[in-house]
Amino acid sequence: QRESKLNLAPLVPYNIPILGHTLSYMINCKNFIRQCREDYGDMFCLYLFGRIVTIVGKEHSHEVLSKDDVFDFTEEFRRRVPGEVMFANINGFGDPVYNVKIVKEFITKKLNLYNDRIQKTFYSATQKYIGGSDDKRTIYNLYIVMTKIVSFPISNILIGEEESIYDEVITTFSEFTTDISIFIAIPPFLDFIYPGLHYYMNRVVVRLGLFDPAKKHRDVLTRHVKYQVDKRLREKQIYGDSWNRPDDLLQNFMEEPFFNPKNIDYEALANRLSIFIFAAVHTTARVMANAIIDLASRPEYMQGLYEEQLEIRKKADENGILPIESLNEMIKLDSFLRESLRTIDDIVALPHYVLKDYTFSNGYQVQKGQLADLDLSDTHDDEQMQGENPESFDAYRHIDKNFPASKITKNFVSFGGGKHACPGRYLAVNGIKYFLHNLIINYNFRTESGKVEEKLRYGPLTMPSNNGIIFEKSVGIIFDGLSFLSLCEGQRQTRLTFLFMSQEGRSD
Ligand code: HEM
Repeated sequence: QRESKLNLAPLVPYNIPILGHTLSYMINCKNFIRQCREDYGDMFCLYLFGRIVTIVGKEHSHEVLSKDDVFDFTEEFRRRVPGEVMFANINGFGDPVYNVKIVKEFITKKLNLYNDRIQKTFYSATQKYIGGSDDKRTIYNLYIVMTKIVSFPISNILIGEEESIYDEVITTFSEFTTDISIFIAIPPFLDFIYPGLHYYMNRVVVRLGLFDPAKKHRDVLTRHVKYQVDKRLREKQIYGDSWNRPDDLLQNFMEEPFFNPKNIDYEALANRLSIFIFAAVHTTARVMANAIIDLASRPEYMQGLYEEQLEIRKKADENGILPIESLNEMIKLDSFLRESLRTIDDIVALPHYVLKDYTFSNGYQVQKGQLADLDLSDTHDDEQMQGENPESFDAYRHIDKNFPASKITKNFVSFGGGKHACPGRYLAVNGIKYFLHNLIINYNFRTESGKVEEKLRYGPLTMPSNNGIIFEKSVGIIFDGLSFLSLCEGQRQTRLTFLFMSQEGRSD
């Protein structure tokens, strides 16, 4: 009744009762949304999975992103994923304001400090999963491999240098998000029977112990967190002021007011780390895989990028580490990455829960409890916003525009926008640029099909193609690679010796 009094955006007519627009949205999203936009303009309502959803286009997306007292992205996410049941001892996914503070204070501000660790870990993971010598390797599910590779630097920064060398830790980091995302991946079909039933069932299965995809990862993390926390407390006591404080998120947590050394909840600490694994791994791995496939599909950009990276390589120190400032000189690569992010081809994304009734500047209204979803394609495929041929991939589109890949602008919403724009984007962009830098210098890569590989579409969202990408070690660079390789090997030996010495009696 209240809905009828509100001036909602026009509801697109539908023919199928109950299902509404759900089938068109899931099967033919791109054309369907484009047609709705042509017919109804920047804002319209769809009936999806038993619920009215307001689809908001480019003219008003910034209202959704900036008015966080009305539109809440994390609230919608929390409703879909039963975090408060899986991570009960930290109240679900924690306080969103605190989470952002953690990323800004303990990660983004310390990127300088983490600079060499990010490069070394990306490099050794690339050697491991893409190839170390002159072998040729065809990788079919690049996204999965990227989740492994990115888990090296991310686990290093989150749980620390010592624990991040364990295979089971890397497996947990790389698989955690995919396993939990089952709650998002399965569309809320139950809501056709009764609105809210999907939400309820997701919680019941976890509460009854029938299904908890976080459990095995929680166990692994808790074990490693416990070992590390106890070791650090012990060593701090022994060495006092001369104790070499490790720098990572776990250590930062151990210095937060909630940490009580006399009553340590190891599992809660592991759960706190999980929140950031969830935010960081899948997102970054997807972008890495897309960037590789975009480049492998368009060999015409390879030479220009290669020459730029080779020039930058000269700035590396004797250990093969680039100064953080060199990232600013990767101008072509940065533009390429921004273009890869822009063309990711998610049509509708970033669903925001409506916290209270609101009237948009165009006069249309949304009601508390509804959903506002962003039509990203309206922004990313718009000629006025993107320049000529917005639907085609132009790697150097962003050069000279002074908008680096991490910069949020009205025409670029890959990292969201407003107050809640992704706080981890600097880590992600820096890491991906270092990763691509090494890849471009050390490998020739191309699509197995010899064609442009299109993304896989799942309703409104995409994932990188599963088709083969061929990697071959490139000649001439091996020398550079070897010096870096010997560095990494040296590091590994040192760490293994250290671990051997310090972990006597450790059962795992
Ligand atoms: C290329 C990789 C990444 C992409 C594409 C990405 C994208 C996004 C997007 C679209 C949002 C929602 C923004 C909004 O509501 O306006 C977001 C939020 C967030 N991201 Fe990222 N992200 C990436 C990497 C990371 C990393 C590496 C971290 C952590 C180290 C991280 C931590 C977060 C957090 C904590 C939020 C919640 C912000 C808030 O609620 O205020 N992200 N991210």
